[in-house]
Amino acid sequence: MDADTVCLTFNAGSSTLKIGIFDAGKGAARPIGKGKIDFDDSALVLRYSLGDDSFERPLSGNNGERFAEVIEGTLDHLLAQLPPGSLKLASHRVVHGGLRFRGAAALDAQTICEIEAMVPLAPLHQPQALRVIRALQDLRPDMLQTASFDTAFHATQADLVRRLAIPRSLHDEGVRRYGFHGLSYKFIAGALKRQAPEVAGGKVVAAHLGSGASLCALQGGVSRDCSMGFSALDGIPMATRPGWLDPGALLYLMRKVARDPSELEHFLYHACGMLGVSGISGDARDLLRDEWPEAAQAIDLFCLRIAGEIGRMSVTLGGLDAIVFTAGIGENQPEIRRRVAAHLRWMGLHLDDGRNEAAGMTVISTPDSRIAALVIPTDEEQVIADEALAILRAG
Ligand SMILES: Nc1ncnc2c1ncn2[C@@H]1O[C@H](COP(=O)(O)OP(=O)(O)O)[C@@H](O)[C@H]1O
Ligand SMILES: CC(=O)OP(=O)(O)O
Ligand SMILES: [Mg+2]
Repeated sequence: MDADTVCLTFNAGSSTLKIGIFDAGKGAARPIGKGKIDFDDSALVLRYSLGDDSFERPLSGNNGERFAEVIEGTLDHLLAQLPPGSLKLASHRVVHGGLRFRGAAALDAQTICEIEAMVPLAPLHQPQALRVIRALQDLRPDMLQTASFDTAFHATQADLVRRLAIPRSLHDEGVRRYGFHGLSYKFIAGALKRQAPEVAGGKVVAAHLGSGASLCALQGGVSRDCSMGFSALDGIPMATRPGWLDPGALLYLMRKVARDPSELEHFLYHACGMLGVSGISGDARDLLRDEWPEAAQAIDLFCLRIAGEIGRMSVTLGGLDAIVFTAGIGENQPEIRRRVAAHLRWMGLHLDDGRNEAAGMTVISTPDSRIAALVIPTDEEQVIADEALAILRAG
């Protein structure tokens, strides 16, 4: 490993911390390794690869009050494999940038404070990122840290699309649709330009289907709409989140089910979605394997609602040229792609079954399909590293 400028990226989810290791010396940020800590594991382990080598290192600490120890151990392990003095930059995925951040930002006391103020807008995601930022700040006070925001890519949406039908004063104070998974959609917009230029300039719906899931309407690579609006609970059903709910159902839940707002919050983030509908699992892999009708129904609901959102987004775009599937489910589950596409046959979307089933295909629609369907693996880490490097070099 001969990199003299290394950038680490941190993508803090509710139960995992994904780490990217990039050579940021010359030209574009180049991935040289990646790692992951899974907080659902009974004993914490840092699993990472660097170049051709793979490592598994036990970690002390926990996902609670001893979180700083986890970061300290992680940094110690990584630094042991990197050239001395090469770590120059740590960059973070921060889910909510609110009205304040329309692009990536260097982190200092002021920006961290502003990110902290948005915790109520993304209670599941924002605190995790902040904990990593703070722990690194304590360990490496002089190192540049940057934040890349999920919401920033959606700043191009029209005012009308961003409005909820509530009094204007609330919109003005920030109760509006923001959109999420923007780092993933920024990557997809760039990948489309490289891999499918004939599609990239058109009207495209990208479907980021992971454990959190959303769709984004893109026109010429620019965000025009997103299925997630004010919060990461909105839009389509997810592994454990419901997607849009009738606000009347929320009122009912507040009165009859939850004892207080934090219990309702926990219920909405962790007990709904495909887990809630199936009563079995939130993981689409488990549900596709399972024979219970509840499992099949959860998948059917997921697919129907994805197709419904694609219909809504076609209205925002005034047409539809292509659909892009991405993230864990979108990239790896042909059965889900098949079922979503089946709902859209009437619009002129026809999958090539062979291409859909085969691994590694980009175009999975038939040549005469009016709407093209593509699979493009996303890479949020690359976008975080690229944005961080731009800040470092602007210095
Ligand atoms: N190799 C795979 N094969 C099939 N399904 C997968 C695979 N990897 C991930 N998935 C699906 O993707 C989901 C997680 O997506 P991912 O994008 O990794 O999630 P996260 O939102 O945690 O970043 C899992 O619940 C699983 O259903
Ligand atoms: C915004 C969001 O839902 O993110 P994730 O998919 O990482 O949970
Ligand atoms: Mg994700």
